Amino acid sequence: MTSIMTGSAAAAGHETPQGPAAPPVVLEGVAKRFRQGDAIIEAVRGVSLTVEEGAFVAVMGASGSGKSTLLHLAAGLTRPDEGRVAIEGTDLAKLPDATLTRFRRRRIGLVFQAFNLVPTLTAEENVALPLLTEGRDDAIAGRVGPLLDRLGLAPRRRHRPDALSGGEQQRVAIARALVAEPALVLADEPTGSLDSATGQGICRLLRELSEERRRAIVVVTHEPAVAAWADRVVVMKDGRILAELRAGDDYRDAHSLAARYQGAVESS
Ligand SMILES: Nc1ncnc2c1ncn2[C@@H]1O[C@H](COP(=O)(O)OP(=O)(O)OP(=O)(O)O)[C@@H](O)[C@H]1O
Repeated sequence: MTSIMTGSAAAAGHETPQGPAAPPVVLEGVAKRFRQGDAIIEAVRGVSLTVEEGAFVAVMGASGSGKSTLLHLAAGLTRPDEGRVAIEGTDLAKLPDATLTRFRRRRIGLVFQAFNLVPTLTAEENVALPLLTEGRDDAIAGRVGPLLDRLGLAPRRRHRPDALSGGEQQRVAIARALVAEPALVLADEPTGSLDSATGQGICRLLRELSEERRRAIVVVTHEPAVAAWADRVVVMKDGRILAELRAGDDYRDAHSLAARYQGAVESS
């Protein structure tokens, strides 16, 4: 866990030939409402959040506080009623639906609690799928094998999901999320279906990937033991950001994070 204390949240100063790179995701005053019968639910209310390259951010909060909705807004799976979502400087509102879908496939990797692998395909076929969908067959040989190696899945590459453990299935899902080399990986309760030791292995892997590959990673979780791997923890309540906690200053491990999180929620 030492890397949490030393890990830098923001990769400031990354330059492209055009100048400083825009952050992987910027949310500005984003709001989302849902109708439930006669009631209007304000799931997310005026949230602003920037996640820099290489940052590992966790989103915590009680059930119904708006965490998944926030993640879906960042992924462009849901369009906001107010505010702006920009991925690497591209305003998602300016993209028509079909363009947004293609953009998402290229720039955003998604990981879910339920893995969502295709049951009839092998591990390597599942990982190759985003490249096939994009007509990037040329990239499959160079990317899928090395990624499976890196994630410790090489011996399992020809197995279908039902022959893999939960942790292996989630590693396949993470490989699939990374294969297009996205700017941003969004994970909704990625350890929710796993035992705690396997879940910690997945967290360690996400942490390493954020450091090695400079991906921005946002993880929604209920578990302090998962969030403690992050550089920053965003605490949500009733659709708003209640507090932001920083590794090293506000917490050093799952226990101190849980105490700080509880304190933030109780004092609100
Ligand atoms: N598609 C939808 N239609 C109607 N209401 C919705 C929809 N999606 C979310 N909501 C409502 O918006 C609020 C926020 O939901 P959201 O799923 O974002 O919360 P959450 O913090 O992720 O909860 P959990 O931890 O239980 O997954 C809840 O009141 C939920 O019932």
